[in-house]
Amino acid sequence: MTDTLDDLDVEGTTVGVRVDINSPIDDDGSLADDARLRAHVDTLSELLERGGRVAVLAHQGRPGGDDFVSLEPHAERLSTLLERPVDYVDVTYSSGAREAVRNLDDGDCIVLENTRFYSEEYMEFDPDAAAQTHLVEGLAPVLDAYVNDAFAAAHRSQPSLVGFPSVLPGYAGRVMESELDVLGSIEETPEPRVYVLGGAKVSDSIDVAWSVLEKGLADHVLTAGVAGNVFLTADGVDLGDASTDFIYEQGYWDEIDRAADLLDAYGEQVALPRDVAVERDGERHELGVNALPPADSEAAMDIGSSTLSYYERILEDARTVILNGPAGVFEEAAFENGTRELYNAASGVETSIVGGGDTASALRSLGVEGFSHVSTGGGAALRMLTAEPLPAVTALEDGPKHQQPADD
Ligand SMILES: Nc1ncnc2c1ncn2[C@@H]1O[C@H](COP(=O)(O)OP(=O)(O)OP(=O)(O)O)[C@@H](O)[C@H]1O
Ligand SMILES: O=C(O)[C@H](O)COP(=O)(O)O
Repeated sequence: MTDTLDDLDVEGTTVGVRVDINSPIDDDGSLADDARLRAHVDTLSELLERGGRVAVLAHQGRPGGDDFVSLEPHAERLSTLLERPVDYVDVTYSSGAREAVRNLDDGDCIVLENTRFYSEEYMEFDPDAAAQTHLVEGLAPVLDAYVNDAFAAAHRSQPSLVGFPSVLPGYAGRVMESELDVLGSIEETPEPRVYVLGGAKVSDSIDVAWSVLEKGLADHVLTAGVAGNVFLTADGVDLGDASTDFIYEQGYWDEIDRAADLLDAYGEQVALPRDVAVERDGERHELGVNALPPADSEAAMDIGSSTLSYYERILEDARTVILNGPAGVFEEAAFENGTRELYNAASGVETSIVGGGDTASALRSLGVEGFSHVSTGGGAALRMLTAEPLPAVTALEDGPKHQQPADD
């Protein structure tokens, strides 16, 4: 178990707080959604109210992407959310960054620049090597403690996630604590346990399916979204050119063989869509799998109503449901039905846990509520749902193994 903010004597302490405020960015560079910033308000407010001196560390986007931007808009928004000035510092570990951190008073907060503006932060290291990166050697000398609240990035072993806890006392923030509480005890949730795997990250979904079936964690796996299409193809269903080409284009051709192997091994526990929705004459049109393939241009964009009834029956007997990824192209009104109705059915299950950033935003836009837990994490939640350790959490648990680098 990791230490939490309850174990940290905060007053007068300079704390580096790693958060995950990686957010969608509008064309003009502003934040398109602040949900991930709001998630960290409790941790940051608590540290500031308890007299901490807070330096926020975070990444935004990936090098080369349109959303690979500075954290200035994030600092501005945090200032509004925390109802206090939050200064943005345009460097992360240089002498200027150290100076800004040294100048903090009790209750002050700054946001340091996007950690991924430095190439090391986009590489994976073991904690010992991460402790010797420029970021950690440059910034750790002016910090007294490290708080990791970035659950959504905890599946990465990047320096800001695994390096600091190797040289400083580390603590889980409130978001991290609550995510670990819920997702770290999947084995203890009541059975029957059903996993619903949709969305577009097919290899991840198949990894999860293999893992939870092998470990005996899942009574049933329900497939939907692009993952459902890949499983149908693996089962010998011809989805037509549009869906098949899409699977090719996304590089998921090998996944069809993996899905076929999974069906051979665990076919009775894996449920496949019984019908799909395509666009015909500008409208939603449902086709049973026996009526496939559709016309060449018609792609399977959602699960149909027979699939919904079939999956709802399985969910009626479930006591735990774990969901990741939408059931269809929920962004288009004609294809939101599968996601809305499937998630509505799932929200009535005794324990209902949702992971995935796109999934969380789908639920917000479709107005579906009532889950036991909606995770802030996509990849990190998926990894935890397979009961696999997260490198950033392991680094926190292991504690410091190296001396804190000296201040100059
Ligand atoms: N049948 C389908 N055909 C094409 N795209 C689909 C289909 N079903 C779902 N999608 C797409 O899948 C995308 C979401 O999948 P993704 O796996 O990224 O979700 P997520 O796990 O919740 O997100 P993340 O892991 O990024 O936080 C949506 O943009 C949706 O349009
Ligand atoms: O959005 C996420 O899933 C996290 O912020 C991690 O981002 P990454 O996939 O670019 O490492």
